[in-house]
Amino acid sequence: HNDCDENLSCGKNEPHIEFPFELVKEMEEPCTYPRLCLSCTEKRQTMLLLPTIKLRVNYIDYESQEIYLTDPENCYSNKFMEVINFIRSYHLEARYGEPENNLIFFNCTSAGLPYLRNNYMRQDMVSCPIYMANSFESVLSLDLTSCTKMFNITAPIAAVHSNALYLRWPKPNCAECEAKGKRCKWKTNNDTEGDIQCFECKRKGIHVPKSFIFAATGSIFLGLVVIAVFKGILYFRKKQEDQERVDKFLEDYRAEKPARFTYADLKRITNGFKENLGEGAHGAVFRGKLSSEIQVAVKILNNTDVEGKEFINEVGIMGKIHHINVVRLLGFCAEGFHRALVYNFFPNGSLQSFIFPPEDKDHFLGWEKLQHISLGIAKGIEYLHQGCNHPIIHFDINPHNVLLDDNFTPKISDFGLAKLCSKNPSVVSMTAARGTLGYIAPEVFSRNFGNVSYKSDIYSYGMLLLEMVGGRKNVDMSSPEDFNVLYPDWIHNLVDGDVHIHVEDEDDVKIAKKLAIIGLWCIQWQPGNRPSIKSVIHMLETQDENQIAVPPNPFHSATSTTVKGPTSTRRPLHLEVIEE
Ligand SMILES: Nc1ncnc2c1ncn2[C@@H]1O[C@H](COP(=O)(O)OP(=O)(O)OP(=O)(O)O)[C@@H](O)[C@H]1O
Repeated sequence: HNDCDENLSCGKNEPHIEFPFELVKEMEEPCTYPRLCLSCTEKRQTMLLLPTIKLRVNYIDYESQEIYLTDPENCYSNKFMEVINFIRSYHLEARYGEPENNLIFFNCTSAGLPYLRNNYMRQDMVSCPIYMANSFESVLSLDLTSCTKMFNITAPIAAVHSNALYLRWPKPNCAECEAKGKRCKWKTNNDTEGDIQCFECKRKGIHVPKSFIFAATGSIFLGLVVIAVFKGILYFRKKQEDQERVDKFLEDYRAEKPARFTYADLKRITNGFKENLGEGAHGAVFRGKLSSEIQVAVKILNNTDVEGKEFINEVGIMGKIHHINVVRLLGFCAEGFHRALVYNFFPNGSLQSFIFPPEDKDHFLGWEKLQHISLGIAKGIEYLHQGCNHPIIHFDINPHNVLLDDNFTPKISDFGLAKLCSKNPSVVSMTAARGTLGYIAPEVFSRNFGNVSYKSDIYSYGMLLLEMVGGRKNVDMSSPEDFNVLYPDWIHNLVDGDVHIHVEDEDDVKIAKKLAIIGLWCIQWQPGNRPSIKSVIHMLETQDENQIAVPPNPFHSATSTTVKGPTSTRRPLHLEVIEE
């Protein structure tokens, strides 16, 4: 042990030892005043060491400064003189008795221990032949008549009839020392004044120099500062890089060039591809945000069989295409096998979700708006066909590929995708089926009907117009083996004045008729009979519906109300390679 041991004791359930007591080895130097020495027995019992006797210490209460002692031999009277000396010299106080008590000692050796008969308290004093009594106790009542009186003494304690001795010690003055966070111990030399020595605990015996503690704390602090600075630099550098990227993007945006994004950028922009806008034949589309103002749609392409370099070239060309009615390509990603296109986001989605019959007043857009949309799409097609450095045939004009901005201005999308994506029929099957059944010009799936040209897009556009006028799907897909091309005859009735659709306003009837007539011209079987996109725009913009000649029935059967489509025997369809 050492003086600083906070849990010092002889064993479990034994009293805790601290100042003013100290633990010593029994055989060491004698313990003299003012030291209060305790030792441990082999059985781990705590003993108080007096010059010639030992008393068992059962309990120490440091609060009330009391120690409870018992005599291991159950015979205090034998050692009473030493106990009295101890109490006197250490200025102790006994719990029982007056400061001065008259005690009488009796020798009961020859009496054959008569007191055992009466007093149960003395039963444990069998081995104790000397009996002490308080002077006020009656010799008769104690049944000491057969004992011989030995002598009287005055003692600071009353006679002890049981084996218990409670003593209180005066508080030694350690307050000043404890206030300094130090400990007290009894002095072993007389170098300084007083009995008590104040000392500092050296815990666990390991001496840690203060300089070392300062150095260690300093290093930890310095380390933390370095880490914080490093993290700060990284954070600001990343912020700066992000800012530079946004600046670069905005520069490209203003210069109308598509920006190049990494896959990680796309992940960040789309917040981990959280909001899926839909799934097309070429891949999934996700909503994203480039800055607080610029919202984007990111199309992750699958089945791209285009090399990275080629992809970038193509996208570069697509990025130069700017027209109010064509979706603008803001950026792209070509990293490893990842290919993606980034467009402006249009909250209204595709035209497909706005096609409703006129009688559905809650959803129908209105004839004015339909005319505005038709004209916009036509202008977009005109730009693709004639306005760019590289004329573009879209091949897949349909309501899914027309997006609507906040003002319902149409934007043609998905141009160039046919070139960037695999033409594997199974991959484009949905588009192919929709296009084949509804929108794809006859010459695109069979050269027997003529050469593929810009007029193929006119056909698709015509079908789109008729679908808008009718407000329903242009093909009844329920019996694909024997599908009916429903519109043309129905539309012919409209053109002939037999208005089946619900049109209230006279002006609206005019718009409906005009759109229907233009639609019918556009879906003429022979590409040569279809108008150019320029004349479509001219008709839409300037001409009255009555000035436009009524087209012949495109399916050249004036009698039949339903015409068997030419593709029913040609499925599954496979798009032929078209020379670009
Ligand atoms: N720029 C965009 N802004 C808002 N929504 C978009 C945008 N681009 C696509 N979408 C939505 O994402 C969905 C999927 O579009 P995508 O163009 O991939 O497929 P599609 O045109 O429906 O089919 P396909 O690829 O066969 O032509 C569509 O429903 C469309 O409404």
